[in-house]
Amino acid sequence: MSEGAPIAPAVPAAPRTGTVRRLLRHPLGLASAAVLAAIVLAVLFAPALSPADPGVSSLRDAFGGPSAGHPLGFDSAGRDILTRLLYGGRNTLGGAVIALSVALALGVPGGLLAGYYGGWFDSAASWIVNLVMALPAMVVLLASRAILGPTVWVLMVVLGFLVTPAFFRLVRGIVASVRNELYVDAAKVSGLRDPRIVVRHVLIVVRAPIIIQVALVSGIAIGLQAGLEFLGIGSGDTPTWGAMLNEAFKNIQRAPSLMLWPGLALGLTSGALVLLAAALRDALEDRGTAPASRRRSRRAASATPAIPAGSAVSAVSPGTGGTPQVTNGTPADAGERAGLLSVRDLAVSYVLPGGGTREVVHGVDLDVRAGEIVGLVGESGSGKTQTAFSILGILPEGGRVSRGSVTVGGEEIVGMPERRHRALRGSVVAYVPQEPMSNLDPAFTVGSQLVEPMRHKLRISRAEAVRRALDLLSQVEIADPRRTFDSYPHEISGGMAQRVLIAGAMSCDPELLVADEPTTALDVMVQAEVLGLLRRLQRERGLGVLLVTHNLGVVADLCDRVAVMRQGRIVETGTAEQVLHAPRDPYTRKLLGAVLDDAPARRPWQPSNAEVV
Ligand SMILES: Nc1ncnc2c1ncn2[C@@H]1O[C@H](COP(=O)(O)OP(=O)(O)OP(=O)(O)O)[C@@H](O)[C@H]1O
Repeated sequence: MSEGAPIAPAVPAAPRTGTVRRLLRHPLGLASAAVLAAIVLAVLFAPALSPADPGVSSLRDAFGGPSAGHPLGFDSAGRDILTRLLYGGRNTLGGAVIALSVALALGVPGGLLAGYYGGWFDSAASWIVNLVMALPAMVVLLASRAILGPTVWVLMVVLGFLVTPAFFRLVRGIVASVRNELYVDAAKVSGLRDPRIVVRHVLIVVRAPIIIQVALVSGIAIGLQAGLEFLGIGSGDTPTWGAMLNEAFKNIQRAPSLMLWPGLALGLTSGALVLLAAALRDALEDRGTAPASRRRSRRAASATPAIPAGSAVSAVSPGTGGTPQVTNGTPADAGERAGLLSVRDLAVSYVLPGGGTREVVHGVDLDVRAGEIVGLVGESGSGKTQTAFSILGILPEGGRVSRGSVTVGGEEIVGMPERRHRALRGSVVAYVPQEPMSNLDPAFTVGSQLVEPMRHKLRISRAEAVRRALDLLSQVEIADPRRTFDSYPHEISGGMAQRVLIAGAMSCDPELLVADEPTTALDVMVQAEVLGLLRRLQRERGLGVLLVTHNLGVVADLCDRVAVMRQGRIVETGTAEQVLHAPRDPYTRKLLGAVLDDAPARRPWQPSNAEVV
């Protein structure tokens, strides 16, 4: 990557149900999977498909051309080429499977243990892995052949040892970064045992990269094995594609076409594996939600009854389990949908590890119009972030919009293909996250992290993107834009980092901003400055803002309307003034009651009698 990673919330990419379907919808994925399937089936059914016995040779037929019974002709020893190709494929692919099994069996558990526990095991295992990596593979294989004999299977086991670092390092790196995630800590604190945490929280993160690595390493193993056989290091009597190449090379002057078939088989298999790995990566990263048609039918079955405009009656949203939603005559309540953001009957569900699902957001209705700031408030765990993530299409692994409709700029995004949704993010809807520092990549300067998405999204030159980035930095009231542009994230303060993220969010002129607790990580003074900045930008640009917060002071200060969430449901919506001054729902009243502003101040500390000397 020549530029920094784009400023965007880190979203884990991981496998989801439907990966195979997505893979097969990918043209490269379908083509490579079809080629590999054809090759595997052909070599598996070699005895049925082969016109001759692999060991039979007839010197009379040496270098014989294709004929009806022998479509690929004969090699220098008068053996049928198609037969040797099919049986050779068995041995070549079988060898790769052996090497891969050894590498997976050693590399994955080793990487998991080293990454998760660290300590002496990590040091020792990493040392051994580094040693293995430093060994020249060909020399080791030659030495192994001399010591262990020429059997190709044994050499494949040795090859498995040699490619183990590919899996060990991959898994160890990912697990080491996941081990410090808050949810792993939470699982530990909740008393889960390590094996359960590893299986439930850690393995899930590494399985996608492992699948991709398997495809890549298979290609490498096949190539190395063919190289050995080509050099005549394998067991000469066993037909393999490498051995066929070796034999063809010896006769290249007389029959150059002999190189064609094993070369083609090797090229096709290795190419298909590499393309399959690329398609797998795309399929696993494609985080599209369930098809719209399915959701539409569910939605139709549970259509929200419209609530008359201006009414302040209680309505029961479908799927809410009967919790009344107190409304104060706002568009969302009236059933008419806002043009910028409109959420109807949104439900978010997570797949449980043991099967089944858990719904965490139940039938949320929400609207944000252009130029309006809507606060989404509620206690921790009430579903604010899940609602925001659904709008952005970045629900974490296992989560999906299980019901409802979300329109952004009039476009339905539920069920929208990920590619299309990605195009909306940044240019129509932008996101300001809670943790400014952890959303900036420490390896790149602020400037490069601002420039990259603009060049990509707006298709402008680097010079133009730099000019816009500097302009944006001054718009977010950074005193010395050039210096900040050239700084690395660790060189700027948290408040500046949040301004940079706001600049990043503004960079492609979005219409809607989703800000998830944008000031929580900042100190009080900086909070006020950042809120003032958001207000100014919103006014100047006519932005619609969905502000996720649990701070009612921020709501009072900034928001036009408020939606109060509790346990995955909106319990009250209305103008900020109505909700804050005349709350109708008991939960909103409780929430307001919990604000300490009106509580009597604690009396000054007095020494107790015992302490008075
Ligand atoms: N990855 C996940 N898997 C399963 N459940 C989840 C996941 N993430 C969140 N939840 C559940 O969804 C519910 C809503 O969480 P959400 O993060 O939206 O709350 P929140 O209102 O934003 O809270 P906070 O203010 O603390 O961020 C919670 O009960 C939480 O346990």
